[in-house]
Amino acid sequence: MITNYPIMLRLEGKKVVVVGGGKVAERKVTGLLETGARVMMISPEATDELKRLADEGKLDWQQRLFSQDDLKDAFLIFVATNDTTLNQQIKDSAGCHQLVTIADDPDGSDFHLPSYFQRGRLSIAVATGGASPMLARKIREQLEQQFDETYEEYLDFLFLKRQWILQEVADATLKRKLLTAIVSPEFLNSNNREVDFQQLYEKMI
Ligand SMILES: C[C@@]1(CC(=O)O)c2cc3[nH]c(cc4nc(cc5[nH]c(cc(n2)[C@H]1CCC(=O)O)[C@@](C)(CC(=O)O)[C@@H]5CCC(=O)O)C(CC(=O)O)=C4CCC(=O)O)c(CCC(=O)O)c3CC(=O)O
Ligand SMILES: NC(=O)C1=CN([C@@H]2O[C@H](COP(=O)(O)OP(=O)(O)OC[C@H]3O[C@@H](n4cnc5c(N)ncnc54)[C@H](O)[C@@H]3O)[C@@H](O)[C@H]2O)C=CC1
Repeated sequence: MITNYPIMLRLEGKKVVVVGGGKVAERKVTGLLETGARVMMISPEATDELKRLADEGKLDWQQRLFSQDDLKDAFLIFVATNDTTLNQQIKDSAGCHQLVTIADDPDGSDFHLPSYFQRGRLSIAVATGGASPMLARKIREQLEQQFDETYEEYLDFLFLKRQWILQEVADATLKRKLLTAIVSPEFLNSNNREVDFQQLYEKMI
């Protein structure tokens, strides 16, 4: 079986086009806005939430039918109209270097979206390859319970300590031991990670 390739994209400042203004478009636009992408949505109609985002200036809503020129300079293209034939035509008119996803044709898309959540620097995504978006959502909800808000601060701690260790600890074995030790329930649940780390470090050197 040929597999998909997971990737974390940086979209800040990039042009992303969403065609359609229904529930599906709303879900995609909401996620996209958090990335800092320049989101242009083309649709004669829009949900209340999408209208609000456009009114607030967060979303460039072109209130009209799709036209070929809309795809110019788009890095990603989300096709989410309720017209299956049109959806395919839009896909066909995109350049071969443009990544297109079609809401009603997983197999004809260049990519699809996983169910996803973030705890600071930790990102967790679940995909079922179109087998069951509902299952992806269910698993995501379970993981949200398991990886609760504690992880947000914990990831910041891990990030800073890892930088410090890489810079300050020359000995490869000690480096490895420290990096291993901070990834543990003790540090996750600690009330004072800095103090605990200092003690651990002094014991190890
Ligand atoms: C292929 C893919 C393309 C893409 O959109 O990227 C796709 C396609 C389709 N979804 C459909 C239906 C539903 N989609 C959801 C929900 C989500 N769908 C998402 C992704 C994907 N959906 C991609 C595959 C992801 C994967 O498999 O891993 C999520 C994970 C991410 C997101 O959209 O942001 C988000 C959950 C976010 C979250 O809550 O975490 C729900 C449930 C709900 O709304 O609660 C339902 C109704 C229940 C059901 O049908 O299961 C239909 C049928 C339409 C019809 O009835 O005609 C199609 C079309 C088809 O399959 O042909
Ligand atoms: N990928 C996913 O997660 C899901 C995909 N779907 C599929 O996604 C598609 C969209 O679903 P919904 O948002 O619920 O539909 P919807 O009917 O709520 O919205 C469709 C939107 O397309 C716009 N539109 C129609 N013709 C257009 C044109 N020529 N140019 C620009 N915009 C145009 C309409 O104004 C409307 O805003 C459907 O094909 C549906 O089968 C449905 C549920 C989930």
